[in-house]
Amino acid sequence: MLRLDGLEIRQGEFSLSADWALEDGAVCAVMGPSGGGKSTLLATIAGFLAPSAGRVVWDGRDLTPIAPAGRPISILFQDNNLFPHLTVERNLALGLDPRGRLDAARRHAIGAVLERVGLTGMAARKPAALSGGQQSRAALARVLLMDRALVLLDEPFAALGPGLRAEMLDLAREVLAGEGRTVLMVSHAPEDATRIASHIVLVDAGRAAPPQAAGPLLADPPPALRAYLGR
Ligand SMILES: Nc1ncnc2c1ncn2[C@@H]1O[C@H](COP(=O)(O)OP(=O)(O)OP(=O)(O)O)[C@@H](O)[C@H]1O
Repeated sequence: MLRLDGLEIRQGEFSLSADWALEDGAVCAVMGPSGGGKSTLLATIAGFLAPSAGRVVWDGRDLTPIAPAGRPISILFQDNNLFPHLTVERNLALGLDPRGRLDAARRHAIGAVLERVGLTGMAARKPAALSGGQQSRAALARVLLMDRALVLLDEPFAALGPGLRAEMLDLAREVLAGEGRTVLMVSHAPEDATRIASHIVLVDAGRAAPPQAAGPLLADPPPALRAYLGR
């Protein structure tokens, strides 16, 4: 279980607090106005930013002193983070090993996740030879391969058109949450959250509010969320 224990984050004039837990297997949308601190919250959970107070705890273990690579977390950002000069297979191998070494077992594992995301037979291609949607699938395959319990998505599919984005969100939910991973997703598109989220964290006015069940919250949103949803 993810627990943010008295977390306080400062960046210059900006500050954000969070004190809550998120149940395992939740798909939690992080919503709120621009500049509210959604990306800052994810960066702190991931370990790229140190909090000024409090702790990030996973299954009772304090992650706060642990570097990003040592945390049970994988991250998918908008730009996909695929290396253009490497094949899909090599890009995925970097999710398994810092030097991207390949052996028969790794090739097999990579082939299996490529099949799960619908990229069978594309291991030898470089990212430029894939469509935007296929690049997103490859990046998602790497997250799957890393097999970390907590997945942070920061506008992962923002560059895709609405139809493709919806398809990718459904795939992400199926392959990530379907296996009991906990997912936290920042999106600027409320329809993304309404599509896949079980929970919502509202980040506004210096506070990341505790996760609430998405259905009831979206049916009767408080004023800050109502403004964000454009209702
Ligand atoms: N390095 C920094 N130094 C000082 N302030 C910063 C720094 N980085 C971000 N901020 C401020 O922190 C606040 C939160 O930014 P953040 O990017 O987390 O918001 P966000 O909710 O993700 O916004 P958006 O929806 O526009 O992406 C903003 O007011 C921003 O100006």
